[in-house]
Amino acid sequence: MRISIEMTDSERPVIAILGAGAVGLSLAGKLAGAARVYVLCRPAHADAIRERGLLMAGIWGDRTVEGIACIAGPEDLPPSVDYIFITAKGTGTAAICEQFAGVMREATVVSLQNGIGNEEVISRYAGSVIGGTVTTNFSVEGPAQVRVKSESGPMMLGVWSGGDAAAGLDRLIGIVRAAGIPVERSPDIRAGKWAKSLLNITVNPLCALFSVPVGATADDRLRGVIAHLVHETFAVMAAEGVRVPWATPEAYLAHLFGVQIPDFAAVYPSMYYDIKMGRKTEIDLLNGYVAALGERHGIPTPYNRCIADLIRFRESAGPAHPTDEALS
Ligand SMILES: NC(=O)C1=CN([C@@H]2O[C@H](COP(=O)(O)OP(=O)(O)OC[C@H]3O[C@@H](n4cnc5c(N)ncnc54)[C@H](OP(=O)(O)O)[C@@H]3O)[C@@H](O)[C@H]2O)C=CC1
Ligand SMILES: CC(C)(CO)C(=O)C(=O)O
Repeated sequence: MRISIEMTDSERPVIAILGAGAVGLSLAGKLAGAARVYVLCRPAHADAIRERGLLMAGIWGDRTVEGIACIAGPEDLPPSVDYIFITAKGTGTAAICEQFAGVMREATVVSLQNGIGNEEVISRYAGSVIGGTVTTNFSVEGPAQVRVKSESGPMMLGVWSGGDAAAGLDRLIGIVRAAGIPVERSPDIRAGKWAKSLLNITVNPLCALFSVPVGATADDRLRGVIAHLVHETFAVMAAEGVRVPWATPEAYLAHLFGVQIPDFAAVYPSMYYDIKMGRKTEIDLLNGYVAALGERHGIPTPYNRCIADLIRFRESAGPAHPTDEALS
């Protein structure tokens, strides 16, 4: 299917997506059906989009999307932007906010990033902030080529901060839904970010360390480790006053092993790709964040601290060895 977007339609909302990787490009491909989309792209993706459009495959539809505008900085944006999505890794949030500070002051900024702490950074720059989570697996297959492989729930969006966020949220949910993305309003997005993080705290580092897909983490030898990670995180969440939808660690573990791990069994999480490519991971916003908060509250978090240290060591070893068959 080939989709052409009419870019002169001035009625369409204007959306900027900052960070064109697995999530950002997939989001751009869908939102282009309901909005004028500008994407902050590295040159390889920008060149391919200009040459032949964005190639999308998988559960969000197989299509070539034309009409996405690639930008290199805030100077390439139109004078008025309705929403800014940040889809860079959490390691790049502060730098993107600095780069786009002038535009963000007047805008409603949405984070779809994993981990804890991004919205806190963004709210220092943005007029209004909407927090978000996306429990879907995306990967980059080549220049401007993405695949959406599996999903375990709708996108969740909720008011984070700023006077205009509530009104902006209702409109944004309408736009995202019109684009064909499953989305719900979160009544408590702070808790929502923690709820999503439970999945990333458990499966992401193990898959990254051992170069295995998500399904492998259900192995009996890893279940005990995962249970400790979850128990520690629940203790820290309780100290922070965060209430996730599962009342106990056991209730979440039943959901993790009964629903989420089966839903993502065959795919690799984002941290696996970070290690594979030799990029810094988001461990400091996940297990590292839990360990740091545990220390502040006097709660022991040895499993989260250990996993964070292992990932930091793995990061320092550089990209995966080229002869590693699982990564080739
Ligand atoms: N992949 C997935 O399945 C999911 C990911 N997430 C979360 O979504 C967020 C994005 O993840 P994902 O899409 O996988 O990450 P990617 O690394 O695939 O994409 C991020 C992109 O942003 C680019 N970028 C960062 N800073 C800049 C900048 N200043 N200027 C231009 N480009 C920039 C990066 O380029 P470069 O690498 O060259 O810096 C990269 O291409 C993360 O928080 C992740 O945890 C959430 C759910 C699922
Ligand atoms: C939901 C999941 C595991 C999807 O890949 C994810 O959030 C990630 O990869 O970081």
